[in-house]
Amino acid sequence: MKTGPFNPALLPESVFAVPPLARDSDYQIDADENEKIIRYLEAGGVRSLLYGGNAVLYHTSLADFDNLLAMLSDSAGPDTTVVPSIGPSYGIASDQIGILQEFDFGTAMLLPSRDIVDSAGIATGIRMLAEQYGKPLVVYLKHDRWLEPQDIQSLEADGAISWIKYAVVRENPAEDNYLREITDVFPAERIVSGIGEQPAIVHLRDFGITGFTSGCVCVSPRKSMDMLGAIQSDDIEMAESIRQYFRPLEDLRDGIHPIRVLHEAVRLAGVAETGPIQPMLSNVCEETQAKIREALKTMKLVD
Ligand SMILES: N[C@@H](CC=O)C(=O)O
Repeated sequence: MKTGPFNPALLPESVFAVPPLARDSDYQIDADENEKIIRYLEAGGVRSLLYGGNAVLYHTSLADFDNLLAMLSDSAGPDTTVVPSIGPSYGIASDQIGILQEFDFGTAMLLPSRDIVDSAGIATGIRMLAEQYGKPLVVYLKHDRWLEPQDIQSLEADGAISWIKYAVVRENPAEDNYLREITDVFPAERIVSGIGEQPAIVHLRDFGITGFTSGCVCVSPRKSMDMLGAIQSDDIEMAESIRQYFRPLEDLRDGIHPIRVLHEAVRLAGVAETGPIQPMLSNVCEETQAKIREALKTMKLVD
């Protein structure tokens, strides 16, 4: 794993993969299977990994968190940046920082929670957690106006933000006043589009933000990396054709459940045995498995 302070200059260099977390039949983190996912991503050119929502870290125990950090530190290649996630509750995040300090990750992302929070309170939480960690944190904006632009501005002035994962879903991603206001107060070079391939062209081209995170990259890393390169070189026709390539799987994720479908898709694509998913989620049923297999067939990932 790449260690030392997180370098934002790396953000445009790789799609930020957001992988599922493989577990064995006893629900323990399966180091061998997770390593297969990491090797597969690295073989496709990916050099940035973000363990968060798709790994269901919302519900992880502190013991699991420790095991996860050890597994990631051991498994990721020397040029691969890994960002683990903490939270979503303030108290859990604070306890997790105690564990994080035993490892050499450059930053960590605070998972968002919509309940029992307000913008000024979230800002205080991020500021205090970053201070406790001694490093700026990744801010995950998943809900509209979760953190007001003036709070983002003041956190940036305090050096509390490493980068922003912007993941507010819009019917039309081109119409997004919140994102526009954020780019007015925070450097676009440190805002990453956080909803996969589908809105990435609009986010990068029209809002000038940098790179994108993706779950689908875990089944087809080379294609996703090619899409990033195509957007960066302004080959929008190529980027659009790759965006369409990912649609069969992404449409299933949107229609059923993004995390559960990805967890199964990585298994069905033959990347790794992902095993049982972390409770409070459940593995998909056989009917959904058949639909995922069909999508992977359309994407030429299985016969
Ligand atoms: N939510 C997106 C990007 C990751 O955060 C996905 O899973 O594709």
